[in-house]
Amino acid sequence: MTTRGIRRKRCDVKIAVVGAPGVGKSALTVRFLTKRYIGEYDHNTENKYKHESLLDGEPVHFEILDTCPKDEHELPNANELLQWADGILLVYSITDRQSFNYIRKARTDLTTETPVFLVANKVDMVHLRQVSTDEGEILAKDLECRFTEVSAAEHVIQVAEIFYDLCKEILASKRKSKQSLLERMLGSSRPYNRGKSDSALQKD
Ligand SMILES: Nc1nc2c(ncn2[C@@H]2O[C@H](COP(=O)(O)OP(=O)(O)OP(=O)(O)O)[C@@H](O)[C@H]2O)c(=O)[nH]1
Repeated sequence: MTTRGIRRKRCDVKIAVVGAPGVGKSALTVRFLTKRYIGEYDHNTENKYKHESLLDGEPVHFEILDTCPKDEHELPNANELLQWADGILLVYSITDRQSFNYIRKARTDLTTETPVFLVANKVDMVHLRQVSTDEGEILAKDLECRFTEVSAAEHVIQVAEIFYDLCKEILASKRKSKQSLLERMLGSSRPYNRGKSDSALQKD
């Protein structure tokens, strides 16, 4: 049987982009959405974008929340964020030690089952580096998440891959929770079949 003519169900994926001011959250988001790099963005508003894409031939509807802390002391509201987001992109800049510390502080509240991807941006400015690759890798290990260094200014494919990889992880995690819910429901319906062995149930 072929799948031609069968309409595939669209997957919805919500991603929140989190990080200190000026690390390139908007630049990364806009790079993914438009493949373009625009030097300056509105720093005063939180933006939510909607985007349709195909991932391994499957239609995906992205909602991306580009968060906007007013300064490096304003940490994200973890409860609100985790209620809304299916996955979180944690961004710091390799040229800004404070932005790395911001992620270390923010992650305490964001440690959950929610898939996370740690991104070190502005790798094109390696001459101004304040955070080493090793430090990023250690933090990612601690967070049990994927990690990459990237430049929103120079990389197109690598930036898209970050969003797609996080999306894949989100979809896998959603399938896993659906599966365990199903198993729990089937498990709880077992008493109604009392008296029949498993093999007898399979034959029915
Ligand atoms: N060299 C370089 N500059 C970048 C890169 N990404 C962003 N920038 C610049 O860094 C500045 C801040 O980028 P934004 O994308 O506005 O950062 P943001 O995290 O959204 O900032 P807020 O909205 O204030 O939270 C801008 O001047 C960008 O042009 C990058 O990869 N390389």
